[in-house]
Amino acid sequence: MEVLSVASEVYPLIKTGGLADVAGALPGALTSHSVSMRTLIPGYPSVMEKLSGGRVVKELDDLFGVPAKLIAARVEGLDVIVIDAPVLYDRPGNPYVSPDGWDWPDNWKRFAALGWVAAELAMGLVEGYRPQVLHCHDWQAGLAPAYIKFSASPDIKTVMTIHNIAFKGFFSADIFGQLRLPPEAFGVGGVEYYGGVSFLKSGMECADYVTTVSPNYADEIRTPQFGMGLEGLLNGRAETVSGILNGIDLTAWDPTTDKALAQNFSANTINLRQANKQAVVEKFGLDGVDGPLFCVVSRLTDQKGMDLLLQVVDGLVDLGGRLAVLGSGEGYLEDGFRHQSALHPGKVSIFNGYDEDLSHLMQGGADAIVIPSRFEPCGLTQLYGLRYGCVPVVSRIGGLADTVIDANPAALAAEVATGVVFDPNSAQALYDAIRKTVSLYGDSKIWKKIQRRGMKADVSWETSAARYADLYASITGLKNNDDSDH
Ligand SMILES: Nc1ncnc2c1ncn2[C@@H]1O[C@H](COP(=O)(O)OP(=O)(O)O[C@H]2O[C@H](CO)[C@@H](O)[C@H](O)[C@H]2O)[C@@H](O)[C@H]1O
Repeated sequence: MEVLSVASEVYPLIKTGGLADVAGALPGALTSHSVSMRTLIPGYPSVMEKLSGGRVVKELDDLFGVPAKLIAARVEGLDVIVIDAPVLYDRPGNPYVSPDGWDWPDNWKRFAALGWVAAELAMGLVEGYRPQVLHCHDWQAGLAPAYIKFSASPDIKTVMTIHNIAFKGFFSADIFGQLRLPPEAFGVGGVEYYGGVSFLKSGMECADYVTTVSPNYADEIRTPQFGMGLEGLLNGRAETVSGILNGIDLTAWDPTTDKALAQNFSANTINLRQANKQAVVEKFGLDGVDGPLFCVVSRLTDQKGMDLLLQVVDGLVDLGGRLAVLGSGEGYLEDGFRHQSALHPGKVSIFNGYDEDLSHLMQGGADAIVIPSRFEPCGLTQLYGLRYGCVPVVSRIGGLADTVIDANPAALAAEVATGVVFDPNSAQALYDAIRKTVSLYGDSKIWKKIQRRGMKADVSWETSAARYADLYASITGLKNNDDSDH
């Protein structure tokens, strides 16, 4: 089975968040299920830099008005097709915003081009290459299923995966005329959404199958609270919507070999983590290594509940905890953590930015990772936390609820607890969860058991890759030649 994955980021070529981790890990996880996956990705500067030895498989004179080359390459273990269109993608900043933080005004065109190339590839743009499934991720790839549906080859199968329903890729209706879609595509069965164009809605409407990244979130987004205006669409096609839980790349995230750690360790040598804790404490300018060290590795946004955490920082410090924050995002939250850090020198510290290696060190050294998200399609940092013995403290929503088992008396007695799970999603409940974590940490025997159990939890792609392979097989009617057990 040949699948073309379409994503705006893929680790390790370009990453701003969890989408990149998933798009980067899935192809490798699928190989043992007889699925060969290539990834179509825009040629941002960081992608072009890493590309070497690629082969131009197509030249386009007019990709939404600009010249482009499609380059096929094997890079960092991934088979990619890169859209080398400098006018669209050779820009500073991250894939979506300029260095001063504003969305690029032609984002609609940059990602319409991504979807259009994906659809054309599926329809035979490059001789000898004919994927059976287009697997589209998030709004940036959301037009591809519409290009297929309104084409001469509507039978090509498409899957749309929602990593974040809040980002709809919404643009004014004015752009429709330039999308290269027939007039009938501007309607309920196409790209139209509240009078404008939504790339995400387009994908969710036009794809043969819609997935999201955890079973619980798949249920939640059918309700008005989490569906954010798309619950009606999802309920209308409930038979073809499901949640497939994310896994993590066990090679990139392996505490026994991770080069970003000051000291490697395993579930059997958990005491060695202390050297990493020391390294985190030093990096963040915090006091000593006694007492629980909480960390945050996150976009600093409302979604992630960072405003709730700001409300309980005083309490966390009073309980004897310290807090190291790695992240960037909304200005008022960055300022808020800077302010807390000034109020609590040696106890609270923020590294405002993005640092992949530091994120690994924090997971390997902090005692607990706090994730008080308001909604969380899956969440990866709690999975990294589990694998690295950094106990997750999470709100009971989305994929967080699917992956962390609360250390309540019954779960502790049954020896299944892997973290602390709280609800409702309020500052008070978060404070109570932090207090509970501090108390659990105080009993080193119980704490180590929780850590060890987390480190042994199955956070691999194995089960979920099999589910994606089965999904591709069922929508195409092609047999999945997979002889593994699932
Ligand atoms: N400042 C920083 N420095 C270094 N690394 C940083 C960082 N800030 C974040 N990261 C890293 O970025 C990733 C974020 O993962 P999340 O699961 O939180 O995804 P995100 O919300 O971006 O994406 C969406 O997609 C993913 C994938 O499906 C879903 O899990 C999630 O729920 C959904 O919101 C992790 O690898 C984390 O370590």
